[in-house]
Amino acid sequence: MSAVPRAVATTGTDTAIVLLGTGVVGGALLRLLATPAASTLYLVGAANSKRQVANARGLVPGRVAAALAESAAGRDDAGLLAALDDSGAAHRVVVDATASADEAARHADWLGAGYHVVSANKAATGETLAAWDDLRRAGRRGGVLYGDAATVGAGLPVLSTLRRLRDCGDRLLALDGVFSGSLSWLFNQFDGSRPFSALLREARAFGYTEPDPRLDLGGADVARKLLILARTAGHPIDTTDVAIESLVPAALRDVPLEAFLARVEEFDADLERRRADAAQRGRLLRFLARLDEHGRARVGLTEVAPTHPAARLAGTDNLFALTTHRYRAQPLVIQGPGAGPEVTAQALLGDVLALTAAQARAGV
Ligand SMILES: NC(=O)C1=CN([C@@H]2O[C@H](COP(=O)(O)OP(=O)(O)OC[C@H]3O[C@@H](n4cnc5c(N)ncnc54)[C@H](OP(=O)(O)O)[C@@H]3O)[C@@H](O)[C@H]2O)C=CC1
Ligand SMILES: N[C@@H](CC=O)C(=O)O
Repeated sequence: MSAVPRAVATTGTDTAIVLLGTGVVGGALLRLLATPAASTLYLVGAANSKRQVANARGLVPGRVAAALAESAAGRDDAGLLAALDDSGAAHRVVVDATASADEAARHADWLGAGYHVVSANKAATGETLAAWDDLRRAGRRGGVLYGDAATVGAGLPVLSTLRRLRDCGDRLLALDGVFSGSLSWLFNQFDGSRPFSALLREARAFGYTEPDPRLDLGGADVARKLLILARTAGHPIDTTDVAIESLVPAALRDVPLEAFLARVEEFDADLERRRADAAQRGRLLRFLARLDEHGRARVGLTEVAPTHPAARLAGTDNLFALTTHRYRAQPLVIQGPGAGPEVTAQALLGDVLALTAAQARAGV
């Protein structure tokens, strides 16, 4: 792997990053790292599930895929963290663009050891409340920051808005909307002209679904986002507080991913019946999330009227309606694409740049 022409070790003011995951989102981030917007960042390590490359003097983002394909180095996070340490950069950042629960479980350790973490992976902040609390404590202990913009709405300014409202003393009363880009796209297309399974294959090819689409179709991905939003707003709710409707047929829930992908036609009969029944009543199917004023949380498939805001979405649009103490007559609404490589990668880059700027302002 070649080094970039300039060394990081001598500047002391730059930001070194390692990238975990070079798939849909990680691949798009590699493309962004080659643009002028990322000129202050140095990529010193990258990994997929099986291989990694590292060079404390910097890697050329455009050559990472080829270098990984040729690399003999197996996976070992310690080697990547060593490249961050050896870089001499002022800010050391681990970017997690995997969906790995194992990597997510390490976020708190990295924070505690003084590495910033920027994540598209929701398995750290969107699972147990205990893990959420650990992350907060570890960040304080390490004096570092956690970038999570990509975990909800693929970078739409939802978490930042909630934090701003909370800083101003406002209080979230209820939360409603469509929090999944893939499910939004699927139900925006699903009009009976094509089977659900054909649409699902297409959504996967576009890179909208999770690596295992059962996370989307089973409601877990939406539930994670709801938990992240609620906790960010100051509601300490746990996984058991969310009622989840899964769309995955029982027979497909525990089979290996390849077997699942070969049998997605098993979604068709039930979903087509639900769609046709709803259509007879003049209604549409949408996968909605709701946290009400009593802290009750639910995610699931719901029939809505054509005038419902969720019925008027397009593409991968997400919709977040925030009812707060000061926005209670009418909710504050944030809407826009909620999945896709480029917007998500931009959210990761934005977090890395923002944490670097915040540290600089703090004189770190
Ligand atoms: N796609 C989207 O629109 C959005 C995705 N996200 C989140 O981004 C993350 C990545 O999604 P996406 O890019 O679509 O998924 P992909 O399946 O395309 O990519 C996942 C990548 O992670 C790698 N990987 C898996 N385990 C490890 C590991 N232990 N160490 C290093 N790399 C690993 C995979 O390696 P290998 O190639 O070897 O399998 C692959 O390169 C997910 O958490 C998802 O929720 C968030 C917002 C939007
Ligand atoms: N699979 C997710 C991707 C973004 O988080 C979704 O469909 O929203």
